[in-house]
Amino acid sequence: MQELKHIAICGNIGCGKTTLSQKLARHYGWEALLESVEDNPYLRDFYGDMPRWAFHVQIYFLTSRFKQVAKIRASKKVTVQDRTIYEDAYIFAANLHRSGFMSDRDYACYLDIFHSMIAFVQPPDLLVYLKADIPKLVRQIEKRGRDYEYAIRLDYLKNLNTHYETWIQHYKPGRLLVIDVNELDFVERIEDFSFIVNKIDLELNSLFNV
Ligand SMILES: Nc1ncnc2c1ncn2[C@@H]1O[C@H](COP(=O)(O)OP(=O)(O)OP(=O)(O)O)[C@@H](O)[C@H]1O
Repeated sequence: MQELKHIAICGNIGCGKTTLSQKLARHYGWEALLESVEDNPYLRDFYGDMPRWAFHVQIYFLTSRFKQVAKIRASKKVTVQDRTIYEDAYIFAANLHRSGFMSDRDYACYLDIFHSMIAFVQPPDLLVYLKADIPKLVRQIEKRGRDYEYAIRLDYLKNLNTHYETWIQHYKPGRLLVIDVNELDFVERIEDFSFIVNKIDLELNSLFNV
């Protein structure tokens, strides 16, 4: 039987990946590998002017996520990762290009780098997709109150959700668990967190020695 090493939580901005990753890490005794927004040198500028900073921010995210994957594989602990390298390329970069915020030549260059990297990337043992509709995402983005995220437009979130739906439908690299979080509050309601844990347990028990 396969040994569990890498769980990844994916989903649109504000769906709750970071919080869930932390809670799962605490519950299972896993290591949580989170996305650090404070250290990101481009994010604030990117939200202020997407066409100007799209390529820079994507290169930054791609590199940092590639380093994360290497770290996960080298670690002896089970790691829960907050967002995957696939989302950078298939959701964010693809959406910026489609929306006209990233030029054809920048996107071609980005994809070239991504495809060179992806040959060295192993997929997570289990990918958990937190599916959320726009009103839920907006509420959670407002609740956490990062000033630069006020610039996020509804159509940006909607387009990202459309990319997520397509990507998830065709996701093949590994095991996938989809959880609709629209009606869940896994921070305030212990039964909602247990509901998620039960679903993950079912996947893990059938797949791994845990
Ligand atoms: N490849 C990317 N391109 C553009 N923006 C990105 C990319 N990856 C992450 N981001 C942005 O970086 C920030 C990351 O914040 P955070 O780690 O809190 O995750 P989140 O996606 O916002 O949400 P949550 O943890 O609530 O699910 C968000 O504003 C997110 O949109």
